[in-house]
Amino acid sequence: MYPITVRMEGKKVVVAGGGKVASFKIRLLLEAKADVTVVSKELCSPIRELVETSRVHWIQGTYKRSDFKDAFLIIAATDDKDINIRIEQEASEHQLVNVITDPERGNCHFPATLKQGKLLIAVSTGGASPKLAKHIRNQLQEQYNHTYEPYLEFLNECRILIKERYEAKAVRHQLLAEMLEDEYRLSLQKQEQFKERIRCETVDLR
Ligand SMILES: C[C@@]1(CC(=O)O)C2=NC(=C\c3[nH]c(c(CCC(=O)O)c3CC(=O)O)Cc3[nH]c(c(CC(=O)O)c3CCC(=O)O)/C=C3\N/C(=C\2)[C@@H](CCC(=O)O)[C@]3(C)CC(=O)O)/[C@H]1CCC(=O)O
Ligand SMILES: NC(=O)c1ccc[n+]([C@@H]2O[C@H](COP(=O)([O-])OP(=O)(O)OC[C@H]3O[C@@H](n4cnc5c(N)ncnc54)[C@H](O)[C@@H]3O)[C@@H](O)[C@H]2O)c1
Repeated sequence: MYPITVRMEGKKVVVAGGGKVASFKIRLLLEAKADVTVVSKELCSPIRELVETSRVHWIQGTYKRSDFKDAFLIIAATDDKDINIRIEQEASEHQLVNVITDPERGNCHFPATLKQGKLLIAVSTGGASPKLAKHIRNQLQEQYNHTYEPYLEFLNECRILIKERYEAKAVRHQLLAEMLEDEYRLSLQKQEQFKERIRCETVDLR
């Protein structure tokens, strides 16, 4: 397994099964602005609500091969292992396929994630213990708390300015490293002073 982050905006995701696990994954996919379709005879109430408010498309019935034709990502999320394996086998080799009933199947897993603005931490155990992945994520949540969302905005803004204004690698690295000191995360005033400094310092063109 190799970790990547994927831009899901507008990407077609087809989920087979409308139960609890499907519901959890769909919620995160909608946050990532994916275009989600569920194929299932019945839906659990959170998914039903998403269908009723037009946030998710619903193909009512048991899955058909043609339902997955144009999907970028397929999630085989029924409670029937054999059906999930068939979905995997019928997918093209160019599609991403997640099989919720067997870690050895499919070509991708969902990690346990923690998001604070632009900061994303993902924990994976390769199917050995999803519960441990969740536990480690919960532990990290205490350290990487809400203060990181505005802090990442500050780091992003300054990094863009530094890339524009400072040519010398050593100076760039020194400034990029300085911003990581905790006092900047914890003080808006320090952040403003730092921004002012990098805006006003003589541009280094060496
Ligand atoms: C991380 C997380 C993300 C997510 O689901 O998006 C996720 N599982 C989570 C929770 C969780 N899942 C299960 C339990 C009950 C305890 C237990 O069984 O251990 C709990 C804990 C709980 O709910 O508290 C049961 C379970 N899970 C899988 C099977 C099939 C099997 O192992 O055979 C069974 C057995 C079913 C049965 O016995 O019938 C399979 C997979 N689950 C994965 C991901 C992938 C591997 C990720 C990895 O190891 O890193 C993989 C391979 C496929 C996939 O789904 O991608 C999410 C945390 C959510 C969060 O963020 O809060
Ligand atoms: N990956 C994970 O994180 C994870 C976590 C817990 C459990 N599981 C496994 O996932 C399975 C599903 O869990 P759940 O809680 O979502 O079950 P669930 O019973 O809530 O949902 C199953 C859904 O699959 C649908 N379905 C069944 N056959 C279908 C078909 N042929 N075509 C389309 N839809 C079909 C059902 O209508 C239902 O909506 C469990 O049996 C368990 O083995 C995985």
